Amino acid sequence: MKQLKQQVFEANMDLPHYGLVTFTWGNVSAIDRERGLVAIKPSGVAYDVMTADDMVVVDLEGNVVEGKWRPSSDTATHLALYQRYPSIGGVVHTHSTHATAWAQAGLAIPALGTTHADYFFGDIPCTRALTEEEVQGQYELNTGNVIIETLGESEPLHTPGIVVYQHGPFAWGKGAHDAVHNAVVMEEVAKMAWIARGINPHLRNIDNYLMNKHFMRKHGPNAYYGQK
Ligand SMILES: O=C(CO)[C@@H](O)[C@H](O)COP(=O)(O)O
Repeated sequence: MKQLKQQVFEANMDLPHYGLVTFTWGNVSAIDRERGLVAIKPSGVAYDVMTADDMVVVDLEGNVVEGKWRPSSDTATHLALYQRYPSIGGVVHTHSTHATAWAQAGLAIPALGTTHADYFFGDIPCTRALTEEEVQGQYELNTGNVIIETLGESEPLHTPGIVVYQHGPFAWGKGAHDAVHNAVVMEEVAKMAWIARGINPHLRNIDNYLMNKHFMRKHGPNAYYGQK
């Protein structure tokens, strides 16, 4: 697990490096599916004092198997995604400003251009609001469940991100670094969409043929093709 903890540590350090977090906000994890273990950021530890050894290792039920700190408060959300989608190898959550603004507005981040289409097939969806019962209950697990409810049966790596209504963005990928890369792009396209819609409120989404061209150029000819 030493190598995975190092990867997760480096990915967590990319969050402040790319301006996706303030203070101790956000978290990155990655899974070792052979061992059934996940390495995740420790809860409430400042990035500027964090080390690879501070990463916490949990099993798929969330039990700490290695580490001196509490695992991220969002651990149950990460675990729900790993358990539901075998193609996901890394998960990241941030409060990056523009993606969080779309989450607070309760709107999907629209696919308006090729920057978006290179990474996300179609709009980046926004979840419904959690119910009072879901919030008062197992909040982080229910956050994962509402993400899964929104994504449904689609391949999560085709649209590797979502905004949780009134909360913020979650992104994922084949591993921790891929997940953070997608989170950085999500923040960029959230900003672009906000500005573009401000310039032209009547802006339509990118044409499907252009989205497919760019998406398949990155993901290969067998990638999902069709209407979204
Ligand atoms: O979403 C939230 C709080 O709203 C969390 O993601 C915090 O931003 C980080 O919590 P830890 O990972 O440090 O427990």
